[in-house]
Amino acid sequence: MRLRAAGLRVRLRRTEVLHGIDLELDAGEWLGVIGPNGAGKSTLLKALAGVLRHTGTLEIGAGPRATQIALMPQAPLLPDGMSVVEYVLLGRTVHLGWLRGETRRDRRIAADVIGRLGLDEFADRPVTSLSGGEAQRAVVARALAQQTRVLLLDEPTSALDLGHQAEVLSLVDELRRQDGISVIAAMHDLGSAARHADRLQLLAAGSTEAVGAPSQVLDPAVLSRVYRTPLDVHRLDDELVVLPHRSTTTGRNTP
Ligand SMILES: Nc1ncnc2c1ncn2[C@@H]1O[C@H](COP(=O)(O)OP(=O)(O)OP(=O)(O)O)[C@@H](O)[C@H]1O
Repeated sequence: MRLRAAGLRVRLRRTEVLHGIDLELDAGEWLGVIGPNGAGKSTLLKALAGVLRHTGTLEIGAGPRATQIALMPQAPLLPDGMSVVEYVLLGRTVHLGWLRGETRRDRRIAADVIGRLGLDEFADRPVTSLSGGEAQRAVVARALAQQTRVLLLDEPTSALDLGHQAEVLSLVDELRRQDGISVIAAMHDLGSAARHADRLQLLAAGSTEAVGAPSQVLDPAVLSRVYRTPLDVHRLDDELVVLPHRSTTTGRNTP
């Protein structure tokens, strides 16, 4: 077991927004966190990363949480006047000892993830000058440079075009297979979540509604209830696709 959380509760402005979440993550496992807007996906990831106060228990490896878990936030602040390479090097700061500057190894790791994410040509540009999708890749690069055993991704592909979406998710998948990294990714695209995740955890209004294999969790009745709209689940070439329910009785497409 790489990470285990039990009864996680988070209060924000006196309102409890996570009502006791249990979560388990194996080494090398990809857990997809899904659920409608406001379900608590980002709050859960922030609590796991230690940037939001929570109650409940959390078991992770020994050492400071930042060397165990990297969070790629949904809307990160991009510092003014910092180049892409400097920004990615921020991911290394959790490993730097007191007063130790970055080493050649830190620079090599940063250059490696910059290359793997296709950011070479932007390396010396101010990070604030990047397009939304380029910036998102820089944020992924910073999280990868942290070289933690657990990677938390909050909507990692929301600003990416289809090509880069596939690229970023495959890269994370590759790291998971090569390096045994465990991934928790909050994603709105249910098909994409099902494709990459070993298990899905469906949240609604701060509680877990379902957890299990994608084919179990992506149940049309459960999804329609949680997303408050009629949804169908189709299997297309072994992939699960969730689409709005098309009634066959409306007769709209019949002459
Ligand atoms: N600072 C805050 N103060 C009060 N409530 C908050 C705060 N931040 C978030 N919330 C509330 O907590 C709930 C969970 O929000 P969260 O961002 O975790 O949801 P989410 O599942 O990530 O949603 P989305 O899919 O829209 O990104 C929401 O109802 C939100 O309004």
